Amino acid sequence: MSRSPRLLLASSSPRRLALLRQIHLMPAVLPVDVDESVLEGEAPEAYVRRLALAKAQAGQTRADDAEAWVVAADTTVVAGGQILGKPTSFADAQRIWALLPSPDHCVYTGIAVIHGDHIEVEVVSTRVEFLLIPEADQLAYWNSDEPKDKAGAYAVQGRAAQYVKSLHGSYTNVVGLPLAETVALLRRANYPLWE
Ligand SMILES: Cc1cn([C@H]2C[C@H](O)[C@@H](COP(=O)(O)OP(=O)(O)OP(=O)(O)O)O2)c(=O)[nH]c1=O
Repeated sequence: MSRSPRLLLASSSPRRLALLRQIHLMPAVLPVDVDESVLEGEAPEAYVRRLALAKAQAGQTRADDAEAWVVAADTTVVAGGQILGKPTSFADAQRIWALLPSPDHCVYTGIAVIHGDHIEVEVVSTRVEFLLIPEADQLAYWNSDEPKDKAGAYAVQGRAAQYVKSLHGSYTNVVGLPLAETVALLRRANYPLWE
């Protein structure tokens, strides 16, 4: 299938690319690197919005095509009042897993679409009821590598599906790119979706 016209995904996440490909959008991919530190007192919505925009802007700056539609996103997990990023070690993952079923947590994704000076940004949240990962499973799950590069130290699309009791909202949001909202932003930015 040929590449979608002038669509650029500013991300190194294979999940985001796979989600766009699922709906037959075939972006060029440009990994970007932005500082993901949380600002003092920053709310989760503000945090993912800021990072999604920063990633899209970094993508636009580095793009060969100044007329490209640039898509970027940032996903974070919030539990027990804390913004939980990616785990830095097994012990850190265990700390995060203990917070996930309290009795639920929220996954937030900021999405940004930029085309020229047209900017669209939105935040989507999904509530997830998550079980305590049995202690006997924890090391094996860590060693599967699935939790290591994921916000909240789990991937709903992989082995962790067995710990997800219910999910309220967008499933693709939890995986890293809420598709209905992303397409809505592309539409608002006049992206030629069916070309
Ligand atoms: C909660 C959860 C997160 N994730 C992933 C989505 C994101 O890729 C990652 C959160 O990290 P992000 O910083 O949002 O994204 P990234 O570093 O993977 O990629 P980039 O910044 O280059 O776009 O966690 C899952 O794949 N499944 C899940 O169930």
